[in-house]
Amino acid sequence: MSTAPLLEVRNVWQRFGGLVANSDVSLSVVPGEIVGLIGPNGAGKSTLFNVIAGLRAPTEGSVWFDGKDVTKLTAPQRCALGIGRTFQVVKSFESMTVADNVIVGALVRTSSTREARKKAEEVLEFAGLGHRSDVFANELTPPEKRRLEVARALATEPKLLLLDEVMTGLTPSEARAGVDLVRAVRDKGVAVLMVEHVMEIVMPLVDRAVVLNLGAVLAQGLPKDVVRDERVINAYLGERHRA
Ligand SMILES: Nc1ncnc2c1ncn2[C@@H]1O[C@H](COP(=O)(O)OP(=O)(O)OP(=O)(O)O)[C@@H](O)[C@H]1O
Repeated sequence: MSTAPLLEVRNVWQRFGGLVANSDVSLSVVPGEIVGLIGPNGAGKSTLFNVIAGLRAPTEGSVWFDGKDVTKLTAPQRCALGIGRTFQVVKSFESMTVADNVIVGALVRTSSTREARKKAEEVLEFAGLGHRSDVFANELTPPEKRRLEVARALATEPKLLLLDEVMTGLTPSEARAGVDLVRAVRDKGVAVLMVEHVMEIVMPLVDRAVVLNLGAVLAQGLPKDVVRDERVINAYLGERHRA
């Protein structure tokens, strides 16, 4: 497996007036890797995700994907190159069937509705929603909706999947099923960058963790090292994790 980075965030700054949401952030993801982006509320995780996905241009710095500078590309252009991301299932999609939601994603790769439908069936099966294809998205349970978000992103055939708090609000057993799905995604050869708050879920799952605090990278490395880092304990994890 190649170790050349798939994604490289280079010295990204994002300022909103006087507020610095991302401060000289650099990180990378190599093919096949699961990387966790963690940190306290307001640390700048969502802002960085938006910069990576192309929803917001950084004030300074660059984003490289698959060896190309994609900083000036739009979100759809980045999606076409292979950056997939989850979105909440928004109202207009709720009145569509589960299959049609995923077909929207698949149409990024093909103009044939028949092919898009076939792809959607395959991805829904993979995501454990094959039996729910024909129901309306608003009839899904909250964990099923999360799976639908993942399925729609996978239908775009990403090389890198950005997961934004897909485990939040799940019961422990639902979260365990979510973890299995993320591992299965990686086993298909898709790299994953995930924002997640629940340390018990994220740390056993990821290969590396990057900790943001006050907009800057506070620490990054193997989960076992990150959880022992005094700065990470003080800024984010708290005393409960010291043991
Ligand atoms: N569009 C915006 N305009 C002004 N300030 C913003 C904007 N978006 C984010 N911010 C600010 O930037 C900082 C970082 O926010 P961000 O949402 O990226 O943090 P986060 O780590 O994702 O937090 P959370 O875990 O609560 O989602 C916060 O202080 C936030 O208020």
